[in-house]
Formats: sequence, structure tokens, C-alpha cells
Amino acid sequence: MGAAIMRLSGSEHAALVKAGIAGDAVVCEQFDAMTVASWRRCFSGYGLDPIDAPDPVVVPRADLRERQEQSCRLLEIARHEMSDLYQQLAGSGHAIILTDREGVLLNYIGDPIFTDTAANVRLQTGAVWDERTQGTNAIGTCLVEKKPLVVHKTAHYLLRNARLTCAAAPILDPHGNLLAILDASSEAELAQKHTMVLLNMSAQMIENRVFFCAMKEAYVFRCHSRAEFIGTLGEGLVAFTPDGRVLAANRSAIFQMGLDAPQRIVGREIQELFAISLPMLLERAHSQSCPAFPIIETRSERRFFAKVQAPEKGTARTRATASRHRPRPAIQKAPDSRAPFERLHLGDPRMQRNIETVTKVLGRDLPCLLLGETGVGKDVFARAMHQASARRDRPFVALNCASLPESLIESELFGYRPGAFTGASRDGSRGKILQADGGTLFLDEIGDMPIDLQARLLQVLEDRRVVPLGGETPIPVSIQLISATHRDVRALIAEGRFREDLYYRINGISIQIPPLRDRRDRRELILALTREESGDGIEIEWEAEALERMLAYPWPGNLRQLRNILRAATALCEDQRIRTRDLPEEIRYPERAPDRHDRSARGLGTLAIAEREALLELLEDARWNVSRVAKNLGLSRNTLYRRMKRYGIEPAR
Ligand SMILES: Nc1ncnc2c1ncn2[C@@H]1O[C@H](COP(=O)(O)OP(=O)(O)OP(=O)(O)O)[C@@H](O)[C@H]1O
Repeated sequence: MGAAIMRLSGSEHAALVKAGIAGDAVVCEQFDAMTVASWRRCFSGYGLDPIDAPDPVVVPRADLRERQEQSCRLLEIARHEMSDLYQQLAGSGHAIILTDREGVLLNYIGDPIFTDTAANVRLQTGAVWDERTQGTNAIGTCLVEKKPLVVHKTAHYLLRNARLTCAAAPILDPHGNLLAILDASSEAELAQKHTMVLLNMSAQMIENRVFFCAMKEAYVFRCHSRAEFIGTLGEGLVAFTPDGRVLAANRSAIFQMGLDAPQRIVGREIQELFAISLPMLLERAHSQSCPAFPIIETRSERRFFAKVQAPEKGTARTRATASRHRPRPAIQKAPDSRAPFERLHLGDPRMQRNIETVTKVLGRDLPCLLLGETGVGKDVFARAMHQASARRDRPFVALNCASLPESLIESELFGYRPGAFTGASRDGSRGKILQADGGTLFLDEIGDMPIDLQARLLQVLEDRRVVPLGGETPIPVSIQLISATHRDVRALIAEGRFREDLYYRINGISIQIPPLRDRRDRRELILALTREESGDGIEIEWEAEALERMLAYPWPGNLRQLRNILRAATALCEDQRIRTRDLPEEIRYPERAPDRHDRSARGLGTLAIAEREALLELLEDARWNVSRVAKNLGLSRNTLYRRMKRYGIEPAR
């Protein structure tokens, strides 16, 4: 990239930008047309000086809070994808950012090593990053171009931003309008080649989830020209009413149908677009199991495969009308409380036992505490518990106690009356506990809940009534409480950071989710997740050595890390075969990785690994009764504990 890589002085940078604007052939060859067009806008449209620009703009706190509230569904949906993407790029000095459609940063998850640089250029929540304020930059230029792009180093119009590399992708709403921008930024030296691929996938994932969420009262026609792509990121989605009127379509559907905007089909009849009658479509939507069926798209006469999804249960508007079209009323089957747990393990005995335990107590409203390292699947387990319970048609409401600023947790949890504090929304807010009424409240990272709030939560759990901020009348509430933490709560209690009485309240039953390195179904999980990430019908093979390395790796980031690595590997591999070179460095060269998990199997020789596996097996067989295993082996309990510690095996709690 020549000049784009060098660090330029102020006058050199200004000269470069001016030359580009004037159409200098050498400069225009180095920078793409989109960058040069943006420079021209910044210069003539916004009157910005590349060197002497006005200070960055940060909106007032109350404005930010209002914007966050307006986008609260989006923020909730995006949070998981953002933290997954952050984990994927972990250690590479990146920040993952979500902005609204005006370029105001709503959420920021950043690597601590990037904090100083980010603070210097005001890459922080509340800051405005449109072109008018910050010149050519990934967020601002993506707002204009509405397509994924990277702005690298001196392609930034303002000199003060020229040490950054930023990639941005738009997120569209179901009607094709710009909703938000997802961005990954870092110091230019730390730019990673795969960032754009991963960022795009995350943006698309968020976009599809926004689609399903906005269209949950509608039927959704899911299609692709290849059956195995249904259910993957690339599937086409068309939402329609029980009367067959098209409400919205996602980007992939529009692209596959050869159209340029959802408006081309919105308002038309779905049976006009695809050669199938409406009653037949609705029947397929309501049948218990309906594999993808072939269907002809009428305009192009191309063959697609499709599935139809009925509106989410309990979304009243469609239920009554839908029933008119149903040829046979669906027989309501008694809920199978084990089904939602099925995908949680592929033969791991500890997970199996966890599920057995939980299934026994479901319906008794016992508060449940999920323990386990970060990324082991506590959130997924909590959602499965909700789905398996009689409360599954009621809301599942999650609150991450670690990701909200301390000042917001209280209002998020308990809600507030109109005008309860400066910046509060005029209509007040119900708060998570009341939102979860009749359903499940999932308090993630409960170990991070501020101690003052713990007393209030305890009171709600004891009284089963909530008093919103600024209110006086208690409101009765019925919730199934599930809490989760990766922390050692007993240690927190000993340090005075967690109330013992609250611990006993939330811990009606505790479930220890095993780390991936100790799971016996690792191989099966890797293969199953490879299939999930690549799309059902696509057979991606594993080179034997690559798979061995995956199995030997200690997985400090657990299932989240595994999923992210597979997502990247399936996207990057050639000839549908994952080879060692498709795996990240920490798996290819584990010996170079920082010692993040000294309690794991990493660093053990082959013999020791075999001994560790054998020990794990004995412990499993004895249901983790350490005394029994010690006796069988002729060892003292202490010797066995020492050996377990050496092999990184944690006793089951
Ligand atoms: N049984 C599973 N099969 C496949 N993927 C899973 C499974 N459990 C979890 N995952 C994936 O692993 C990732 C992390 O899961 P989850 O958020 O539930 O973990 P967690 O323990 O709650 O993490 P944290 O402690 O950071 O909140 C998610 O991407 C999820 O999809």
C-alpha cells in the first residue's frame, strides 16, 4: 500500500489528501475510489481540514441513555455477537463497536491495550463518528455507502485518526433500512486479515436475529437454492401474514431472487412469488416435522428449497387468523422436557447427570445457580431450562450484571416510575424482574452484582414483590430465577463481596457445567459444531493432524472459543477440508501461548495425558466420589487430590 503504510507528518498527510481530491493518478491508485469520494465530501461538503479539525463530539449522557433505550432490543441482540467477535479477536488489541444509524457509539467492548489510543481519538460510547464530525472513517463512510468496508491508516481523512485500522459493516432492518453499524477497530499495526470476514458474519447474524425478533408475529419463509443452506447465515427470509401478504425480506432473499430492495415484494402475495398455495404453506408451517421442500420461484422459474416457520407461540395477532387456514388443528403434544437439553451434550456423563438433576426439579420453582468457567454454556443451559419448563411460553429475560454500569443495574432490574431520576424515560420502565413475570429471570455474572443491590434483590426474592425506583406500591411477581457465575462465590463471601444470605437464596440447586477440556464428548462436539457452522448438508472434512491438535488444546475459552475457531476455520478452509493451517496460532503452536490455564492438560506429556484421561474416567464412573476412587486406587484422599490438581482436574462441587 506504499504511502498508506508509512507514518506521515501533518503536512505530508494534508498533501496526500489534497492530491487525492485533485485526482492525482499516483494517489488515486493507492486508495480506492470510495475513499477518494469520501475525502471530497469531507473537503467540499463538510469543510473539514485534515490537520486542524474541530474536537470530536460526544453526546450528553441523557441523550446517550435515550438512544440506548430506543435501541435496547438491538443492543440485547447484538451483545452476544459482539462479545463472541471480541473473543474471536481476543488478544489482538481490537475494540468491537455498535453505533446507531447516526453514527453514535452505543456499545463498546475493547481490549485494554487499545484503551489509551481509543480514548485519545474519543472512540467511546456517546461519541459521534459520522463523516461530518470525524471525516472519512469506517463507521461514517459505511453510513454513507451502506456496505462493508475497511478504512486503513492514512485513508482516514483526519490526521488524528490515521493510526487506526477500522472495519465496518452495516446492519439493516427487515425493511432494508440502515439500523446500525458494527465496527472492529485497532491500532493500524495490529490489523488482521480475517477481521472483515468475521465482522461481516457477525453483522449478518445480528441482522437475521433482528429480522426474526421483529417478525415473530409473522410466518417466515426460509429459503435457499441449496437445501443445506437453510438455517445458516446465508438463508433467505421472507416474512408474511396469515393472509399471505409479504411484510419484509432479508438481504439474502432479495439477492437470491435477483431484486434490488425488499420494497419490490412487500405487500405482494407470497403465493404470487413462489409456486405454492397459501393453505399448503400454512400446513407445512404447522406440521410437526417438515423437511426442506423444493419450490419454484415464479419470476425466474428457478428452483429453491424452503421451510416455513409459524409465528412464535403466544403472539396473539396471528393465532386467531392462522387457525382459519389450518386444514387440521395441530394436536398439542405434552411438552417433552428433555428435548431442549438434547443439543447440550453428545455423551458427556457430567452433562448428562446435570440434565437429569435439573429435569427432576423443573416446575418446583427452585432457584438455580449455574457455575462454570466463562464460555462453558451457562447461558445456553439456562435457556434450555426455560424451554423445558412449563413457563416456556412466558418471557425469558436475561440481565448481565457485569456488563451494565453499576448506576444502571438498579433501574434495569427493578424498573422506575416516570421522572424517577434525571434522564429517566418519560414513560418509566418496567425493569427486568417485572418483564420476566410468569417466566424466567436469568441473572448472568451474578458474582459481579454490586453489594448494595444484593440486599434489594434478596428482599424481592423473599417477598416476591418489586418496588420500582421512585414508586411506593409493591408489585407481586412470579419468576423462576436462574443465576450464573464463573466466580468462586464462596471466596467472594469470604472477601465480603457477596452476601451469604443471598447465596443461599439463589442456590436452591447448583449445577456445575464442566469445562470443555474435561468433557468426554469433545470430538463429537467439534464434529457437530463444524457441521453447524458450515451448514447442514455441507461435508467439511478434518485433516487428522488438525483434529488431533484441536483435541489436545486446553480450551481456556471453552465452547465459545471452540465455536469461534470453527466459524473462522469453516469460512477460511479450502476444498471443504480443515487443515492445520486454517487453525489459529494458539492451536498450531500451543507452546507459544501465554500460560493462561495452568490447571489444564496443556504442557503434559503423552503419558501424563493418558493418565489424566484414565483418572477422569474413574472419577466419572464413581460419580466424582473422590474417597471411593482413592480407596480403589489404594491412595490417600490427599494424594489423589494432589494428583488431580497436577492434572488440572477440578473436583465436582
Ligand atoms: N452445548 C452447546 N453446543 C454448542 N454450542 C454451545 C453449547 N453451549 C454453548 N455453546 C456456544 O458457546 C458460546 C458460549 O455459550 P454461553 O454464552 O452459554 O456461555 P457462558 O458460560 O454463559 O459464558 P459467560 O460465562 O461468558 O457468560 C455460545 O456461542 C454458544 O452458542
